[in-house]
Amino acid sequence: MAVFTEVSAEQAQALLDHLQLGSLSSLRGIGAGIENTNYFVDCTQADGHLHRYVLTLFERLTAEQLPFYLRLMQHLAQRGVLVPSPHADSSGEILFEVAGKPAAIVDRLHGGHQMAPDAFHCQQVGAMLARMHLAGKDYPLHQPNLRGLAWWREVVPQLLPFLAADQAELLHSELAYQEQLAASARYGDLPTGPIHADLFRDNVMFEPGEGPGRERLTGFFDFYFAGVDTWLFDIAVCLNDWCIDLTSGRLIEERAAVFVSAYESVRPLSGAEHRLLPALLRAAALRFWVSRLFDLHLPREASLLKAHDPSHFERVLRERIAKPWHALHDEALK
Ligand SMILES: Nc1ncnc2c1ncn2[C@@H]1O[C@H](COP(=O)(O)OP(=O)(O)OP(=O)(O)O)[C@@H](O)[C@H]1O
Ligand SMILES: N[C@@H](CCO)C(=O)O
Repeated sequence: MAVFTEVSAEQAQALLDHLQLGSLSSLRGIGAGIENTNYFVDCTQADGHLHRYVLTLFERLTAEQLPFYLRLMQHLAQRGVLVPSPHADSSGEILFEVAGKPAAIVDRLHGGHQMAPDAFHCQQVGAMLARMHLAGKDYPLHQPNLRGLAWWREVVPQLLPFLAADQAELLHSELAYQEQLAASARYGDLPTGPIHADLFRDNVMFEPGEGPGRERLTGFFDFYFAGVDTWLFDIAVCLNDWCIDLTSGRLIEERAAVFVSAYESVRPLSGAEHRLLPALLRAAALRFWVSRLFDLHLPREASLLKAHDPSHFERVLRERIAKPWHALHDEALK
């Protein structure tokens, strides 16, 4: 179970008192998650209603790094994007200390993950992603995507010795391709802003809606890989997780088209974005192939991570290279 740091009822109540969130009625450690300690916290407030929160103790990120993520969630929630908002004390502080760890309390989203999404799920995620990008435009804090090109450049040479010759060749050549892409004028034209950068199916919640098969999106969470990067990279990360055949890594084009057109119903893609989508789908596959290889072969000291299977993203990358996918027909790209 992923409770790395025990929190007592007294410690939880002390934070609730400080935030005037009411009296603790239940505190339960959350088993899922491999980065942080999370607890479900239910409280009864003066109005007699039960309110549900998530208390997170940050095991890896420091108090210096956390404001970028927590203020981003607050900024987006204030603009109507469905993300859990961190609770502030009377002086506006949102980062606290519990059991010696940096900690925050955020709203608990309703519902659960949808690990077998259909077009309707993708449509909702696509539209909310575009709203999130637009809402982040005036976010004042800045941090680069810490799992972007600079990081791949640093770790790829360390990974090569662990790989078979054909894998090493692919990793090496794809990094060279992405270096060239990042230096191109067209890439420089891509719009950028704060992105989630890890919006996989297990970082989104849905709750049952009206009628069968009509689950409603309740929010995005786990912003702890967020950073400033191209909006197109965020779209590509999503397409590579929400719109694929999980066995082969093949893109399910109909579902991907629904995702992109829902996104475009809120923010139409520029010409440069349309043209570079296939290249960014490769970048997004490379990103998770590299991070999974890194977690498998070079685990950090005192790391809490359990490595996911890297070969999945190797397959996805090979697929995206072999079958570039555009959301538009070739004619429209000319
Ligand atoms: N705001 C929230 N609302 C509802 N449930 C949440 C919320 N935050 C976390 N959870 C639940 O806690 C579980 C673990 O959270 P999360 O995935 O953020 O763990 P983590 O260890 O921080 O990160 P990782 O995904 O890298 O393992 C989630 O799967 C989800 O069920
Ligand atoms: N989404 C990542 C895990 C880190 O959040 C992966 O599947 O490799």
